[in-house]
Amino acid sequence: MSHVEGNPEVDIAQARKRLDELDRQIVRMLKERVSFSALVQSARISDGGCRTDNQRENVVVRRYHQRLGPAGRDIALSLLRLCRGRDPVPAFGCGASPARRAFLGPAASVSQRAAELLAPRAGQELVPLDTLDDVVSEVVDGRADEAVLPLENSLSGPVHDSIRALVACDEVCVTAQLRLPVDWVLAAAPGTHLADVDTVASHPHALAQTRKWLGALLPRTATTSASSSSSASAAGLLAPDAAYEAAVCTRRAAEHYRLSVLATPDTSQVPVTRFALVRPAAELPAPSGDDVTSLAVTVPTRSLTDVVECLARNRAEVLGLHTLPAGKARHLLWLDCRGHAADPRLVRTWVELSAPCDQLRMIGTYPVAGLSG
Ligand SMILES: C=C(O[C@@H]1C=C(C(=O)O)C=C[C@H]1O)C(=O)O
Repeated sequence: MSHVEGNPEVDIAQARKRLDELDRQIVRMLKERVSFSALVQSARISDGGCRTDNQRENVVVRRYHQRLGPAGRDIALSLLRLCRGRDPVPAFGCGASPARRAFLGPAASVSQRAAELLAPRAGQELVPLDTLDDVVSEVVDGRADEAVLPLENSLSGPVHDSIRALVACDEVCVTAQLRLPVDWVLAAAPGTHLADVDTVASHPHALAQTRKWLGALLPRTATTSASSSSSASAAGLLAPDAAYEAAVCTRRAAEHYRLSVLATPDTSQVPVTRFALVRPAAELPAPSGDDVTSLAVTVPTRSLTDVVECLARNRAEVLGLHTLPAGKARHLLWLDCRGHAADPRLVRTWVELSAPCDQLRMIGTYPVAGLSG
């Protein structure tokens, strides 16, 4: 029996709709609180202090207790626990837990090269996975202690799947970057000639980076993004029912899968892919002296100007910016700003960005220089 007068079913349904919306807002605010709390904690740790501050925690607990009573106290204690970060990651590399670094496979992929170059620790196993979501989940679920993800390419732009996977998941952060030139070739099963090629397969980014060259080389040939990565397309050439005769893959993949190289692009415009090393978000790395911080925000289209003004007002040095669609009249912005996440200027920018933006996430803070392949 409902106690609501009038049309009880409609009223209850509407109230529940509002409750669901409020829950979404609370979770959104909690996530933002986790990010800001992490900032203060990491600033204190890099100053030689400790993660927690009991006096300050008492202020927070008292505030909730005064307004909400004993349940408020419990909420504040849970909140502080949430903001202290996830439980310590198991000690990878010791005892039964092997140190593992996940990347987008299969073997001989561009990501494998990146995973090898981003200084793996001695004994760390490199683990090829099928999708970028799988690569991130491997760290979130504690099966790997690190992951390597392509973020953007100098010719084909941002890798949306990586960016969305990182934005969706609070449990990981970027701690290092690598810029890797990619040496594409056109490969085919031994015995195949250029004239036999009707369809070329690869990852959409590889096809975009080589489109002009392929268009000039094989003007009447179709392309297909048949698989999750360029090296998966290369491996697929050996299947008896392959729906394409050639693939764009790295020279290493062609050698690994014993394919013939039919052609190589000229080297005047070598594409360079920027990779991120991802770890559990337990702790921000200490400042290196010249860092970049990646932020992701969602913003209504009408407030984009406010974001630009906020960045200019705070003299934020924007090193990179990508916009991705985020639903009707909304954008997801990925911003790379010079400075460590705990730099006062960056903290101020970030606080002010919370006016025009409604979801803020600090994706990582890491040295600008990075490594290069
Ligand atoms: C964020 C801080 O660091 C820790 C986290 C707190 C919080 O999430 O509110 C409060 C006190 C500290 O234990 C801080 O000192 O303000």
